[in-house]
Amino acid sequence: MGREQWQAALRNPVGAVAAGLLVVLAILAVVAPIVWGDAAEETDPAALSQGSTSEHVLGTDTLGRDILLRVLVATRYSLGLALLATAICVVAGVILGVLPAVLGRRAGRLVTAAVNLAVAFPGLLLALFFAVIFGVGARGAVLAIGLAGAPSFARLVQTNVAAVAGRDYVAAARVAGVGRFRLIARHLLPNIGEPLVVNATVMAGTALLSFAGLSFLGLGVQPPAYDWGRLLGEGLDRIYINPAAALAPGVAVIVAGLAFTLLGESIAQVVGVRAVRRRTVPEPAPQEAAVAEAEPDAVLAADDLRVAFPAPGGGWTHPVDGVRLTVRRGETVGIVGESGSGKSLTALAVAQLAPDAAHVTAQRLEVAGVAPLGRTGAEVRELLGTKVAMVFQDPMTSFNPSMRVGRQLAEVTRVHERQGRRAALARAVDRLRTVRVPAPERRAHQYPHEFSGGMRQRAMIAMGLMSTPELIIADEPTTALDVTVQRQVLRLLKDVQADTGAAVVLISHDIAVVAQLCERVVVMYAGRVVEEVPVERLGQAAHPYTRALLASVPDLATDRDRPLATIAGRPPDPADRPEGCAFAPRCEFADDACRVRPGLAAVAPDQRAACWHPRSQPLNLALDAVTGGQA
Ligand SMILES: Nc1ncnc2c1ncn2[C@@H]1O[C@H](COP(=O)(O)OP(=O)(O)OP(=O)(O)O)[C@@H](O)[C@H]1O
Repeated sequence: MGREQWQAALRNPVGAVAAGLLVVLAILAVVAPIVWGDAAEETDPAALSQGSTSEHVLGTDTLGRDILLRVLVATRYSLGLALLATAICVVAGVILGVLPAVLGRRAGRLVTAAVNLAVAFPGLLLALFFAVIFGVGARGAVLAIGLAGAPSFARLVQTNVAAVAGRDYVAAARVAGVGRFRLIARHLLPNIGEPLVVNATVMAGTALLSFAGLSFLGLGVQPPAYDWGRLLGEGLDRIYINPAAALAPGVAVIVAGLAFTLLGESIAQVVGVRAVRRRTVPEPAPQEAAVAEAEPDAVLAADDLRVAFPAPGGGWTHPVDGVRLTVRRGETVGIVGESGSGKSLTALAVAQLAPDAAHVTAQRLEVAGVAPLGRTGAEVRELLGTKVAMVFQDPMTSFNPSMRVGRQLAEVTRVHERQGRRAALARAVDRLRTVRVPAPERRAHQYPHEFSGGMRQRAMIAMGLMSTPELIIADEPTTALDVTVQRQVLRLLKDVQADTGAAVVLISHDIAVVAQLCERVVVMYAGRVVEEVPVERLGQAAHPYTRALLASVPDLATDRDRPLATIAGRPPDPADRPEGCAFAPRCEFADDACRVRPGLAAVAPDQRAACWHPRSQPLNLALDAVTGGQA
């Protein structure tokens, strides 16, 4: 939580009153035992079990001790024990909550199931259960209350970790080879801190009430020590003689419990408001029967790459369905296709970042000389961490918002090259300079939200350059940017590619963008590659789908009074693809032959298309209009 949010929470009248009360209680907890500690222990045989008098405002107990002083002195013990129990609850909850992210899938599920089971038990029942196990006394009660609250806290952590784990910056850290524990400590926990702070505050109030309950039942603090719960129990025996003896500790418990809970609620409101504000700103047949020979200079070689997900009604769907893709060293390849054609999943599968539920298979997958399939996550991170760099679509979510940009960049070399903090930061500044971020020294110390969109995207590219990547995968890197910044970023990618010799895979739904940067275009439709074509041969595209994509790009000569060309129909759902050619239902040339699925076949040197009726007539296409005259 930032300073602004604390200030906003305290501006709220309820939050201000709660915070004021907590300050008073904290002062009492420190001062009361020092000032009145001895006086509260003094017995007065002449004033046993008295009601209110001028000497003893709230009366005395059975040994003649002043009740008001005892209630004031008990503040330290009551609050201390409640906070200790809260700390145990938070620590145990966080550990249980992040375990599923640290352990493998099966062990993680077991922990989740155990936590869910424990959450189903009422908290007080669990506390009593633990109190019996740990024994009667303050220590047992602290452990009992702390552990009884842990399951619900763990569930909160699990839910929040799961939400954050899907963000691009976590994927970026994973692809950079950041280990699980560092990932949790640096990227996951800091970003779920807000709900945890709110719940810990509310939990402190609950712990205070539970503690008073256990002490009242005789299971908590034992004599001669005393807390509010114990005083309440003693006072209740004489409630008809001196009601104040029971009411005073009762009021203290309620006031302190309310103060914690209301402060937590006020913080929750402020956090909620900010969250709203943030949102308003802006087994099929193989494609190729035989595995082709790997090209010796290939930095990426995928054959029959498939990504499957369990289908809702049983079975599997294959959004990526037998992709064959080769990218040579230093080459720039564009992957295009409509939304849902499987471009991003192909890239994620290559970088070993496919979602957990995905099942990735391939007859061959080699990335920078490494065959990642079948290896453990740690091995893949070790082997590929510095060789593959990812640039994601949304530069806002590609960075961890709670870490300075320079530190995030530096993390790559600190993890992989065991570089010292200073040297890593110096390299981060150097890379920011390389990608033309102005004033890189100052910028390195800023947070991602202080960067503009284009600058964030350049910083993302700089992150990829912290080591020497052999393959840079850029997934829609310019979609969220305006046209001018888009050009700058594309030009930068091109320069970086020329300087480092890295191969670049650029994913886009916009064939014009791909044509600006790439040497070769791979066109995907319904999870498969339907055409591979050098960019200078786009005018001789053979597949009707590629030709339709090209025809839908407007140029300066496009008649503005006529509707823009579109491709009729919709791509098929991965769970319901037609037999044979998936494009046939939208294709004007389809006939009976298209009931059988075509494989990729050469139509010209370096050009292959998966079509029974490849077109040979040159398109009436001013390539400059498509390429924008090359960036
Ligand atoms: N986690 C998932 N679970 C189930 N199906 C998924 C999952 N992620 C993606 N898919 C399926 O994979 C298909 C292809 O997704 P992918 O993100 O690769 O498409 P894309 O071509 O990159 O499109 P876009 O340009 O919209 O990102 C989606 O239409 C969806 O049906």
